[in-house]
Amino acid sequence: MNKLTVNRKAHFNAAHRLFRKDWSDKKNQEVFGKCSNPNFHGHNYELIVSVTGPVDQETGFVYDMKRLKQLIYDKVEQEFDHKNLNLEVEEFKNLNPTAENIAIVIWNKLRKEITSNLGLKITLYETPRNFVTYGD
Ligand SMILES: Nc1nc2c(c(=O)[nH]1)N=C([C@H](O)[C@H](O)COP(=O)(O)OP(=O)(O)OP(=O)(O)O)CN2
Ligand SMILES: [Zn+2]
Repeated sequence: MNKLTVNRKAHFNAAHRLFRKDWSDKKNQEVFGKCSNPNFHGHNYELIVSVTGPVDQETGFVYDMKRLKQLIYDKVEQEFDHKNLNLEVEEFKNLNPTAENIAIVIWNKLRKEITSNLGLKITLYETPRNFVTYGD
C-alpha cells in the first residue's frame, strides 16, 4: 500500500552555547566561534515532525494530528521552550546542543511514543536558512 506523510509544525525559543567541556576556551572559540559565547545566545527554532505510514481505511488517518500536536507539546515544547539548553535540559548537560544533536534528541523522545510501523522524521530550523533533517 502507498504511504503518506503527515506533518506538524511547532516552534520553541531556546538559548544555547556550542562548546565542549574537555576543550580549552581557545579551541572552543576556534571551532565554534561566536556560537561559543560563554554568555550564551538564542534561536527561534522551527520544528517539523513528519510521520509516514499507510492511511487507515476506517479513520482516514496516518496519525491523529491532534495527538501529534499534544505529543510535541508534552515532549518538546514543555521541555525546551524558553530554556537554556546547556543548563536546564538534562540531555544537553553533557551533549553539545548543535542543531544536529537537538534533532536527534527530539527524534529519540518521539520515537518512543510512535509505533515502529510508522516512519518518523525531524526537520529542525535553527535559523530561517540553517536546518537539519533526521529520521527513518
Ligand atoms: N553543523 C552545524 N553548524 C553550526 C551550528 C549547528 O548547530 N550545526 N550552529 C551554529 C550556531 O549555533 C548558529 O546556528 C549560527 O547562527 P548564525 O551565525 O546566526 O547563522 P547565520 O549567520 O547563518 O544566520 P542566518 O540567519 O541563517 O543567515 C553555527 N554552525
Ligand atoms: Zn546557536
